[in-house]
Amino acid sequence: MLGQIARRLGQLHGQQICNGLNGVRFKETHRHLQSSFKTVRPISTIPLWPFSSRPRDFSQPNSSWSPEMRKAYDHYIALCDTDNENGEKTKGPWRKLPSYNRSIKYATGGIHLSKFIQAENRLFTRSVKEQGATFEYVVFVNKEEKSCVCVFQSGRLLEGAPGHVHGGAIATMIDTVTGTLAGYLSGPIMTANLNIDYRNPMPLGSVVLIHSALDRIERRKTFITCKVTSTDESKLYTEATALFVSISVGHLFGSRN
Ligand SMILES: CCCCCCCC(=O)SCCNC(=O)CCNC(=O)[C@H](O)C(C)(C)COP(=O)(O)OP(=O)(O)OC[C@H]1O[C@@H](n2cnc3c(N)ncnc32)[C@H](O)[C@@H]1OP(=O)(O)O
Repeated sequence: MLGQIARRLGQLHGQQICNGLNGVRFKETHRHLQSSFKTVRPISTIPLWPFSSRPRDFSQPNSSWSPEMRKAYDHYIALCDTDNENGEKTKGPWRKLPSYNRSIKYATGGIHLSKFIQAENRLFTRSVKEQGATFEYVVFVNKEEKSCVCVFQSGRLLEGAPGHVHGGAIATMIDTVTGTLAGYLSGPIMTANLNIDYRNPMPLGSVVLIHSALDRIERRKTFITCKVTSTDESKLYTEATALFVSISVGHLFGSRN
C-alpha cells in the first residue's frame, strides 16, 4: 500500500515536470523549485517528531489586538521576570500565565492526551478560531499579593445590548479570571457561587482590566473578589465576588470523595 502511494506520488511529480517541459510552465516550475530550495531548512533544524510538544499559547499578541490592548499588555510584561543582557534573571512581581484551548493541556503530556480524550472539545473562551472575534485576553498573576489582572478585549460576536458587551460574556470572563486565580492558589476547584453587579455598560471592542484578589480561604472554600475597570482605572464597569470549592479530580467523574 505504502509502495503504491509512493509510486503514485512519484508519477504525479514526474507528470508535473514533463508538463513543464512543453513551455512556460517549465520556467515557472524551475523558478518555484529554485526558490523552494532556498527556503529549505537545514536538516538539523527539522524536528524529528512531527507533532508539536508545546501547546499553543492563545494569550500572545496578535494582529487583532488594538494599540490599547498592546499597551496594557506591554505594561504588565515589563513588570514580569526578565532576562538581562548578561543572561541573569531580574525578578518582577508579575507572571504571565499561558492560555490553552483545553484545560487538559496544562497537564504534563496533556497536548498528546488532548488528541485522544474528547478531542473535539474546546475551552469556551478559546473556541472561536477567528482572532479578535470573541475573547482576546491575557492573565498576569502576582503571587506575593495573591492577586491577578486580566487584560481583556471584547470582540464583535459578544454583543448584548446594541454596541455593548453581553452580560453573560462578562460573567464568563469574571468566572475565568477569578477561577484562574483560585486554581493558582488552591489547586483543582470548581465555581460554587458567583455574584455580579453590573455598574456601567461596557462598549463592544473596548479593552478593560479585570482585577481579582484573594479575600480568604476557609477549609475547601476560596473566596475571590473582582473589579472590572477601564485600562486607566477611572471607570468601574463591574464588581463581583466568587466562591470556589476545592475538588478531587474524581469529582469530575461523579465521585464525591
Ligand atoms: C482555565 C479556565 C478556568 C475557568 C474556571 C471556570 C470554573 C467553572 O466554571 S466550573 C463550572 C461551574 N461550576 C459547577 O459546575 C460546579 C457544580 N457544583 C458542584 O459540583 C458542587 O456543588 C461543588 C463542587 C461546588 C461543591 O460540592 P461538594 O464538593 O460536595 O462540597 P460541599 O461539601 O457541598 O461544600 C463544601 C463547602 O462549600 C460550601 N458551598 C458549596 N456550594 C456552595 C454555594 N453554592 N454557596 C455557598 N457555599 C457553598 C458548603 O457550604 C461547604 O462549606 P463548609 O466547608 O463551611 O461546610
